[in-house]
Amino acid sequence: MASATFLSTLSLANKNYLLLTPTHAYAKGYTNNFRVSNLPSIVVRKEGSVRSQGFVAMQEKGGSTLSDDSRRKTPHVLTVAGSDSGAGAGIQADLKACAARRVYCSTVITALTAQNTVGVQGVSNVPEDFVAQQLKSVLSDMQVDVVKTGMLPSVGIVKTLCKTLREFPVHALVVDPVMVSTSGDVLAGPSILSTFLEELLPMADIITPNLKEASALLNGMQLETVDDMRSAARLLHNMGPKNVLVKGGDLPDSSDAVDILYNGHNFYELRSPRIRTRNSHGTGCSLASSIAAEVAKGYPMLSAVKVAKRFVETALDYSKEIDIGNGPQGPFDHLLRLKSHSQASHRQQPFDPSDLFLYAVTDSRMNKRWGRSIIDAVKAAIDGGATIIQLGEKDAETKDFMESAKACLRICHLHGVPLLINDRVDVAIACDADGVHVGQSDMPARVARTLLGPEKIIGVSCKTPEQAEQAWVDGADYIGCGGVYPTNTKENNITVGLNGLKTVCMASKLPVVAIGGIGVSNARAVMEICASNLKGVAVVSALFDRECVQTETRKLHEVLLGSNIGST
Ligand SMILES: Nc1ncnc2c1ncn2[C@@H]1O[C@H](COP(=O)(O)OP(=O)(O)O)[C@@H](O)[C@H]1O
Ligand SMILES: Cc1ncc(COP(=O)(O)O)c(N)n1
Ligand SMILES: [Mg+2]
Repeated sequence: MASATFLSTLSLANKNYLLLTPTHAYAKGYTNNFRVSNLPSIVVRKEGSVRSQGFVAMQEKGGSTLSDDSRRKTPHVLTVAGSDSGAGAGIQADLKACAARRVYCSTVITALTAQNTVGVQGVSNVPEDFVAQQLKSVLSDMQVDVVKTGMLPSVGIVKTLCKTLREFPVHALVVDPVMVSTSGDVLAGPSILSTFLEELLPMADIITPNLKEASALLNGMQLETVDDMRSAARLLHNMGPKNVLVKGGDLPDSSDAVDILYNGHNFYELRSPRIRTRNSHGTGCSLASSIAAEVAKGYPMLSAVKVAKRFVETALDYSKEIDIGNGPQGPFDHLLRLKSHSQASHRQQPFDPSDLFLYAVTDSRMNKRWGRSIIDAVKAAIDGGATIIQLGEKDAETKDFMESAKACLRICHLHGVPLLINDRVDVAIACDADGVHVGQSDMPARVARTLLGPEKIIGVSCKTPEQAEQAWVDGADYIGCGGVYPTNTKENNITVGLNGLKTVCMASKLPVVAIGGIGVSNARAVMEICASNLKGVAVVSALFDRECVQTETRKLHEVLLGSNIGST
């Protein structure tokens, strides 16, 4: 949109950097050829004054950059669109799509709509000068990479936008020429058409009309086939945008969802299976925001469109059973999270440290040796009084492990017993287990927490006060401390003994479960160290390397009940 103005050059570590303002740095073309680093602390003299903020250093790709990855600029999309009270389309869809695509999204609201799954009941435009004020607030300060537009309900608002964009150029402009909602309600009348055509379209890097919008922009041209879509894309491209994506979500009699992308040289026919769903309100907004998000990350347009289309398709497929509203078109779930909560038979309870009381850890080799399935082992442990289960199926094939984990989860939840997975965070996520237990050489607890979210249970094996402190800092819920006694389960495992256990308990801010060589004969001795945060014992062989798991569990349960564990 504007050519870059180099303010100065800088040499550091024998590399030359060009210094320019962020707006200029992101002006078209430059980010393709250069790697960009934010250098907020660099001081540049310009026209006698000292400027110390907001400069961007660029270095040719291939060379090393000044800053590491953690200092790369956060990709940022600004959406200029209308609010949908039903939150399926408009600003709300844009925010969710960008969040799902992991890009920051700011919002300039052009209109408020009273809208639900039935249709649009009311529209109130935001005054033009207040749209201008919002645009300036964001664009003057927040280093926007890509502007994406949706509902632009008046000529004045379109003109204001174009004027502000000339003042604050951004890397790319994605225009979704929203005119009529799928419910048939007018969101931007025909009066805006000429301003769209004359001012906005020529500034756009891509426009994304659906069939009705493409037809409206082309004077009512009939669009009924993929060939018609190609012709429309070519004609629209003549109006100035760099790329045109004609969306075929509403193409009659098509078993596929076909979109046509044209960049002035090549046509790309993008096809995906048509998802049979009522929940497709907001697909257009979400597609355009996702394209903007990918472009903001630095991807070329063709990849951005492909990824965005795949994202919409995945979200539609995932959201088929969502049941919100009584109208013909429902919203979908961008973050792919609603189903597991609304359809889960079991609602996760907050972690209760007293669940660590009798902690049964299964072992695939022992189960094999005794000829029992993992499911039978878990059932027997629960019947004997186990209060939490960890599946430690180290040698299992992933597919088998997942199947058994799901079956065990059903049994555990029937009895209100949490089920944790040893080490395999992927399996825990895939079968929606209650949490994971990780060792010092497994995935760090902090990473597991990021992947699992705030409500899942995370336990960490610790031998020292330092490890216990780290587990706390990393967001774990409990620690497992041991081996207290020598054990056959783990080779070359250093034992900490009762003294080591006590030291770790004293230091730990988290509840502790003791592990390693514990059974009916020595459980009492463990409990008698009398640390208030020692909540129970974790047991492998003493339960599972025995003929009758239920009997052994019951015996241990009695010993534990007779002790004062966790009662202080
Ligand atoms: N049922 C569906 N299954 C898969 N993809 C779809 C479906 N409906 C729409 N899409 C895709 O969603 C995007 C938005 O298309 P469309 O619904 O035509 O736009 P709009 O929401 O603006 O009317 C396009 O990529 C389209 O191919
Ligand atoms: C505020 C607002 N913006 C855009 C749309 C278009 O969305 P769709 O075409 O999916 O109905 C909408 N319904 N409401
Ligand atoms: Mg639609």
